[in-house]
Amino acid sequence: MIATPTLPLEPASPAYICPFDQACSYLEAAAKELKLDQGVLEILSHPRKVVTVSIPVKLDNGEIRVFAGHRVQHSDILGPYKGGIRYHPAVTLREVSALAMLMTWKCALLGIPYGGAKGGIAIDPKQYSASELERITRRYTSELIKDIGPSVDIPAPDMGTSAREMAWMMDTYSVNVGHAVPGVVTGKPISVGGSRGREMATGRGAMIIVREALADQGRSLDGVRVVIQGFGNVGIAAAELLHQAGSKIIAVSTSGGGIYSEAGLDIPAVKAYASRNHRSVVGFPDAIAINNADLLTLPCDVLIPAALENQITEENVNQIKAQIIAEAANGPVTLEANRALEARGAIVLPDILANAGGVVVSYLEWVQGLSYVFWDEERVNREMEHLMVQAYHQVIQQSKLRQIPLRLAAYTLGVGRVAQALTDRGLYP
Ligand SMILES: NC(=O)C1=CN([C@@H]2O[C@H](COP(=O)(O)OP(=O)(O)OC[C@H]3O[C@@H](n4cnc5c(N)ncnc54)[C@H](OP(=O)(O)O)[C@@H]3O)[C@@H](O)[C@H]2O)C=CC1
Ligand SMILES: O=C(O)CCC(=O)C(=O)O
Repeated sequence: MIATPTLPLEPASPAYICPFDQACSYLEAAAKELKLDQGVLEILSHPRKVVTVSIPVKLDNGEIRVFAGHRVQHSDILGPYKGGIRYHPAVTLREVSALAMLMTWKCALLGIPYGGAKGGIAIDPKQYSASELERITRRYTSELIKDIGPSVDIPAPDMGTSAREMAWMMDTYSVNVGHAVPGVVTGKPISVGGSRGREMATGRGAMIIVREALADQGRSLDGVRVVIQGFGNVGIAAAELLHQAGSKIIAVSTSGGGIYSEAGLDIPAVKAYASRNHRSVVGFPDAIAINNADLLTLPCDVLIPAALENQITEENVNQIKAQIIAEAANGPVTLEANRALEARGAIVLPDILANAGGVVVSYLEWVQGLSYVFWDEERVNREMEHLMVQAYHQVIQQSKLRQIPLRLAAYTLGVGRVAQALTDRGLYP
């Protein structure tokens, strides 16, 4: 057993499924499988640095409001800390700490030279104007100025943020240090050194992993019935690419509810509708309204949760009918639900593999920026696909070799590489 990490975690009710506890359980299982030294496990279970800042902001109406912002740097053993920034009302230090740890294993699994980090602000971005969000983002960046940098810690978009926030972060950092530093963030607009293909990258990566899993069953994307929870950056890209590949997307959702069509949704039309409708799919014509709980249990071949953690739990796992669950979101399946799905032979494509396309193209963006040479989208997609397919096959091979499920296989690869590097570097003094 690992000692409880010394984090200043918020109190939580007993019913709360703590993402950090879940992440530590997966780490522990991988450490057991790898017969890792207890001291190495202790080091890996503690984030290296935890920063919490107050973000005071004057709103457009003159009122002052103070938000809590976090950045958790889990590990820099393989390279600079890397991971997204989330703006969501449910952001907590527990959540950010879990997501930071996942980033460490994800980067190691994909073979990219980064450690893991995550940041977040507890805020509902839909409630604030663009200028308020800009002030919040700039203040958050200023508070973190000593903790981030192109060879230290490189933020990127996550839920509730996009290229726009990355441009504000890049500008604030650059003004503070006195010269332009595009490499301080990835997922930037192309105009300031962003990479072609980054916006679609996470959804594209998920599509690639689903395609490979189907190919292993002698099937293709053409004609498979897919349900996607979450229709934001990741969900839209996955839906568009799967739709183009001939899959039938029978249901998608946003936070207010979902839409369902047995004949398959016209995804370009749904995307156009959502962009006119405050990003919500609710009310889309030519489809049946469905709530988010029922959407998850629809009969389908592939279920892609692309929103929040803890969506498939002990409560609903027995109603899940999909045989393939691709975790485009981070942590959408709880530990207990994962166990139940694996026990009945469902294929759970774990988050640290299925949603790694985003950080892979972030890495390609960083490499392009450092070398001052920018690639066309075809090259970016090709390089990303190579790393994704390679990681998929490594996970399958590890699973067969050790006779373990895919998630544990992915974890043993990611954790094992970090543990090896830690040992080779010499344990932290
Ligand atoms: N962006 C990236 O590159 C990466 C993202 N991820 C993960 O993918 C997931 C989604 O991120 P991203 O697409 O960027 O986020 P976005 O903010 O772009 O989109 C999130 C989507 O999820 C919906 N949503 C929120 N809450 C719920 C809910 N309770 N039920 C159903 N839908 C809901 C939102 O609806 P609404 O607009 O109505 O709130 C929105 O459609 C997250 O887990 C993130 O960590 C992983 C790797 C990289
Ligand atoms: O692109 C990145 O650096 C990080 C993406 C991210 O936050 C994630 O993979 O969860």
